[in-house]
Amino acid sequence: MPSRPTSDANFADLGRSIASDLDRITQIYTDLQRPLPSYEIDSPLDFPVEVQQLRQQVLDATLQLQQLLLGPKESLFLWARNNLGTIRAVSEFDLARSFPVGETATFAEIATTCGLPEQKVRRIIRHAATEGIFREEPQGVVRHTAASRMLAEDQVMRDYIDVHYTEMLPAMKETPTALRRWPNATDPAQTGFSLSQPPAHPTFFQYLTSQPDRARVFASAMSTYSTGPENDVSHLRDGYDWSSICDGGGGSSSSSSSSSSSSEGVVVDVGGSTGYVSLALAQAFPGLRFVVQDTAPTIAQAPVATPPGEHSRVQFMAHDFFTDQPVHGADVYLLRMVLHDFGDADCVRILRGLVPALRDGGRVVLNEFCLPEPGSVGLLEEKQIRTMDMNMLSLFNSRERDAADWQALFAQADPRFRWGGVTKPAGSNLSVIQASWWHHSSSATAE
Ligand SMILES: C[S@@+](CC[C@H](N)C(=O)[O-])C[C@H]1O[C@@H](n2cnc3c(N)ncnc32)[C@H](O)[C@@H]1O
Repeated sequence: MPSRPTSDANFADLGRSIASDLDRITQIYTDLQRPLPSYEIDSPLDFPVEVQQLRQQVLDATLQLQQLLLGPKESLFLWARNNLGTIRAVSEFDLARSFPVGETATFAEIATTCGLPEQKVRRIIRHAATEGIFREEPQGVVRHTAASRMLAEDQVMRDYIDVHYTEMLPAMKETPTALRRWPNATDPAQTGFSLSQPPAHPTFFQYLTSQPDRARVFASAMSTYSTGPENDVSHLRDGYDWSSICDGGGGSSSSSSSSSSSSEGVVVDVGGSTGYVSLALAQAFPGLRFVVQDTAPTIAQAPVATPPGEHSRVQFMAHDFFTDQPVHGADVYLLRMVLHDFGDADCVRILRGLVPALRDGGRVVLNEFCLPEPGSVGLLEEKQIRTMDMNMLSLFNSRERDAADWQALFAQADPRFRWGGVTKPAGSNLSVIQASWWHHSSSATAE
């Protein structure tokens, strides 16, 4: 079980549990003949699934140990202290790509490449190195680490940092002002984000629609939520019975506006961004076909090539989900991390937009956070979910929801929805939330 801060948490217990879990992790790496994580540029970027639970326990315990050892004053300093200028400067001046991975550079060489004075480059890089981004060895010679290599080679990670600084942080900074001005607001135009942007873009999605370059960066940043260990799309792949809708398992799968083969299950990925979730699911389930829907600017960023294989079973369609769903009779309407961006009234509108397209037994599957009871999950997991909840407040005036909230949304949208419950795949931060729709409520019992 994940450990949590308790009033009797003490150094000795935390230290013992960390040491014993680390021994077990090391043994697993040895058995798998995999190198242990390090700062080196060839350090593995992911973690074997076998260590996930133990890793989570150690992270929780070290977080508690750090809080206890810092004490309240330094913990608060650490929360408030500003390291952000440094990572932003590394990103803005593209320092990670200022010299090749595997080679070294002097501060003067980096300064020439990035156009900043040497003395400022030195200060930025030496501060970044305290977070494991770059290493100076020997003095005056800069080398890459696993983290600086990732910044150099991973465009998605650079986009994630870009969104963080360009949209999310300014929105978070203005959130207290928005709360003071509109304390009871649920309107997405009365947020920290609205105050942080020119008045032409009162809501986040209006802003993205009018700025295709930012829509691209946001879609790319969102794709990190399909690759991190806790949000990996594999949890959705393995955590829902997709085979039940392959090869006719889900009943009729005809679609009024798409060319479905009758034996293929059809999944409509509503608000599916550039389709990375559908592409991953298509790869795993050859018997499924996907229609990815999103706003026109986002769909314009989707992969254009349609090579054989999974791509040929993934179709893209611009569709505003506040209007009636054009693909009728699909087996599953999937909404992954979509409804948490919207307040209850808008969620109800989005779910009602599906109803005219739903056939008897048609399913709506959400892949969303489901708020835990405080203290019922690991500290790090709870921190991540509640951080996301605060992001939802500052960007959209929306919120993360618990199981009862999700159930209530379906009931409010249409009484013919039958609640299918919430499951949380092991190791996943996101839950699978299900409902089916039945024209006559009596048929629902026959499902
Ligand atoms: C938080 S992202 C989730 C993306 C994707 N489902 C995922 O799991 O990463 C929400 C998506 O909803 C899309 N969206 C917002 N408003 C929309 C609308 N009115 N109609 C269709 N899509 C919309 C956004 O463009 C964005 O791609």
